[in-house]
Amino acid sequence: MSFILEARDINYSYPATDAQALRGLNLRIPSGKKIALCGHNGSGKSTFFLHAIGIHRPAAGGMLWKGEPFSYRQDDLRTLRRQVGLVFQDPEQQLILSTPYEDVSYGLRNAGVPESDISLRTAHILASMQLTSLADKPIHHLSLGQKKRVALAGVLVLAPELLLLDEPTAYLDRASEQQLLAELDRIHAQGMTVVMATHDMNLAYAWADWVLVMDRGTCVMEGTPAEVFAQEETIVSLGLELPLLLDLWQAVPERLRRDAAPPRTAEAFKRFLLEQREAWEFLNI
Ligand SMILES: Nc1ncnc2c1ncn2[C@@H]1O[C@H](COP(=O)(O)OP(=O)(O)OP(=O)(O)O)[C@@H](O)[C@H]1O
Repeated sequence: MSFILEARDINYSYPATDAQALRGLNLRIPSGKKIALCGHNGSGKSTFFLHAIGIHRPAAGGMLWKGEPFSYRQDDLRTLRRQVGLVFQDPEQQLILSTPYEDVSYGLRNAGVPESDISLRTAHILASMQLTSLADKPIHHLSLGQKKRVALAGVLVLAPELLLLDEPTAYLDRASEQQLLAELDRIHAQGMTVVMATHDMNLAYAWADWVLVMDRGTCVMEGTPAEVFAQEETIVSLGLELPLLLDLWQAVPERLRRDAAPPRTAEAFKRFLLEQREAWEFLNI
């Protein structure tokens, strides 16, 4: 497995407080995967993201991009921020111009893209995010879900190799969440590594193919969703919940589960139950 980004032994405290936000953080982002970064409130996920784009600089330890230590020179940071895109949890922190079209094209202009390409690339990304009809609306008239899509479009238009999303599904309704996940799958299929910080263990279990868990400024678990969520006691002791599907799966008698892999989606679970009519009886449905 190769790693696109790594944090090695990082310590970091915010200037305003004495408390350490990151303490000896070792965290590796495997290339080409869909990664869920889990951890309770205050475990350091956003602080790690801010290190990943060089906004925060570690007090000790170092960040590596494809095995090379970060350089914090202005032009190297500009290059890094074209390769690593961060979508903030709150779109208000990200959107600075007054319409989606202006905001998305601003990033391209800033990155020195020729003016002739800007309108084409902006129109293309707005269309792929289903934002064309909103392109010239005032941003402050958009819903939160729409603003989140504009913020994502503004990052995607720069075609980063690594996409970091801080709680992208928070406050989205089910349809908007599904639309976002479909978009992320499409982007991932084109070769982008995608990391999503989330509190939603059901989503982490169903969506990710790699899971990282942070606790009090360190990374305490890494592995496939099956490996990580099999450690039920540790998950619960870290203040996280077991994915509902796994919880239900464990309620199915052992003799019915036999060697079957735990289902990742409700559909897969339903299929399994239909194949095992006895289980329906057990669940008394
Ligand atoms: N701007 C800041 N100033 C001072 N302390 C901060 C600041 N931002 C975060 N912290 C502290 O750093 C620690 C890590 O916070 P961080 O936001 O990185 O956690 P998180 O895992 O992203 O949390 P959440 O799930 O709530 O978004 C917390 O103790 C938090 O109080």
